[in-house]
Amino acid sequence: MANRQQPTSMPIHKYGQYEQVDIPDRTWPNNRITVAPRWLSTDLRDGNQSLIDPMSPERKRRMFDQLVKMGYKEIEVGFPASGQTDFDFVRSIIEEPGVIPDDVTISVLTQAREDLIERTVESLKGAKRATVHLYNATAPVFRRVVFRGSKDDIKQIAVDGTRLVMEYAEKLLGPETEFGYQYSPEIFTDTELDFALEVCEAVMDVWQPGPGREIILNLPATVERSTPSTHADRFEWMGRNISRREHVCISIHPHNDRGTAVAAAELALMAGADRVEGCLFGQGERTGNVDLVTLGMNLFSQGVDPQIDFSDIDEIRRVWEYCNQMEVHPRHPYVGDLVYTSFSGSHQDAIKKGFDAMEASAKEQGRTVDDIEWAVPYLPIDPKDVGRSYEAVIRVNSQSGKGGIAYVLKNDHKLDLPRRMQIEFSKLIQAKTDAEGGEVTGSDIWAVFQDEYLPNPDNPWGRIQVRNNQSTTDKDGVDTLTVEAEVDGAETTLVGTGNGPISAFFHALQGIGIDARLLDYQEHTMSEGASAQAASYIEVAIEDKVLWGIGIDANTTRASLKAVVSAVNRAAR
Ligand SMILES: CC(=O)SCCNC(=O)CCNC(=O)[C@H](O)C(C)(C)COP(=O)(O)OP(=O)(O)OC[C@H]1O[C@@H](n2cnc3c(N)ncnc32)[C@H](O)[C@@H]1OP(=O)(O)O
Ligand SMILES: CC(C)C(=O)C(=O)O
Ligand SMILES: [Mg+2]
Repeated sequence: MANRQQPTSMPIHKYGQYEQVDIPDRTWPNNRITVAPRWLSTDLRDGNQSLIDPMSPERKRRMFDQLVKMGYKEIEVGFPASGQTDFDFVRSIIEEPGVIPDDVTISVLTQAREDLIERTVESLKGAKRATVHLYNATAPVFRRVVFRGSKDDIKQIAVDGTRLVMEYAEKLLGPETEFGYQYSPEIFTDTELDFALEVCEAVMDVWQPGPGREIILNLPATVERSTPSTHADRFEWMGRNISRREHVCISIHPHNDRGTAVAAAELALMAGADRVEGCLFGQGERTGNVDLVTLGMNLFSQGVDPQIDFSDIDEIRRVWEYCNQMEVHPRHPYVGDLVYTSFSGSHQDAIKKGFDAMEASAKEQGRTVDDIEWAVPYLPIDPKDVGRSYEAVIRVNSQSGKGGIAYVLKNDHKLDLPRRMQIEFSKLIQAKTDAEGGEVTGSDIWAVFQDEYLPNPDNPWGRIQVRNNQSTTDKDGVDTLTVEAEVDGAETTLVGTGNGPISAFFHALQGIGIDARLLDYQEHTMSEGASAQAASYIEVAIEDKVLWGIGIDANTTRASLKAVVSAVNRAAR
């Protein structure tokens, strides 16, 4: 097959290929994620440090409370040595009783500098569960450009930093604090694997992880540069080679520079990582941290409990938007305004059929739709599970088809139009979208439908308006129908006979010169109970026209007579 793409003049010579990992016997591709990992939200640190206007204490607190409410048990609450605001925030949540639940660990980040470490540890006084997170860059370009030191110098920064954290924790924190430690070799994904391992081992030699004394080794993709598969290879390699594995929590911290942070996180979990650090809706430096909502919801959509509550996703979004002073993109997975919406006809058709099939299948199994496996085309999850309604699932514009329009009528008005009537009505809506462009709302569709098929009390039109009717059946089963109606503006009594009320009505209409023939008839109830309404749909041939009418009434005979009138009036419109 020919590829007609042409070379560009883009400066590709400036970029090299990312180094692969030599691990031909990799096992991660065969693994599945069957349980949720440990999560850490770094919204209040990595997220916050990337904002044009970092969160005020009040906004930080709103975000903290939201994260707790959602179920996060590890929350990085700031960089207390960065300034008074972050320091005071950490103090405030520790000092105010009941703000940090007993099972939530807060963590704080620091560089490996003594003054910063002291201040950082000091901020944690009195906390029940607290972790200091220390980082230093280990990647070659940082060694050369930022620290201007050898590998040993850089390893020494990590070792000294770890020792200082331990010393200050010993000095400043009381026994009430369950103290933990986390170390990150910055841009792990750009650091030579054997050197990253060497630094982590040196840090562990100081911390001495063992039973009841874990260490978190957080291996960040500070800047995402590789494919998710190479990211996973690096994690499989670290998992195989790290010592004291059972006491090490291997954590991932993907950023999204290539737009593949979610995939990178998932493959790293398959490769054995235990814990994920990220931010809600992918907040964070540059293109952001990995999106914890997408990751959690991806698990949910596979039948794995994320152990985080996303059931009111719009509330989570509102709090997030308030705290970050940013908006979530309308296409953002699981939460954007448009992500459960289809405009295009074939999608709408499949969705409508999917909902109908779900209902039928639930009925067949004697269960409710909520208890059977979700299988609606184009909807990876049931929008209801995150607190969305079905209203936005189908929206109509010039790209839409009959299925979508029929869905709106069924969903909003309980009218289940027969297929050929759907085709007829969709042409009316298409004419409107072609003429006016843009979206046609549910109420626009209903207005067109009412005007076309149902007597519109605000703007009545048509030759016939039925007032009331009576019918009798003789011993041979022949129905005689009497209808009081307004015909062409005059009160008229129509009488006809037939083998049922509809054929009797057709007979009566012949008396005023209307020759109509029944082609199809369908009806359904619109609700349950004594006051239930029925909808009747009638397809008739009148002269050279074939068209549909609809009647809605609590009495099915009246509903069908109204449907005939609807069609007859339309024929003369
Ligand atoms: C990938 C990440 O997201 S890392 C997290 C980054 N987050 C932040 O930086 C937010 C909070 N930081 C801050 O507010 C400030 O950086 C502060 C207050 C902590 C420190 O500010 P300053 O003292 O002015 O220093 P600055 O940030 O410019 O630090 C640069 C110095 O620290 C050194 N340094 C940087 N990172 C580290 C580290 N992890 N460990 C040890 N030293 C480090 C640099 O080499 C440089 O040293 P030099 O001055 O001798 O050249
Ligand atoms: C501090 C570290 C973990 C970080 O945020 C990063 O490397 O992206
Ligand atoms: Mg980061």
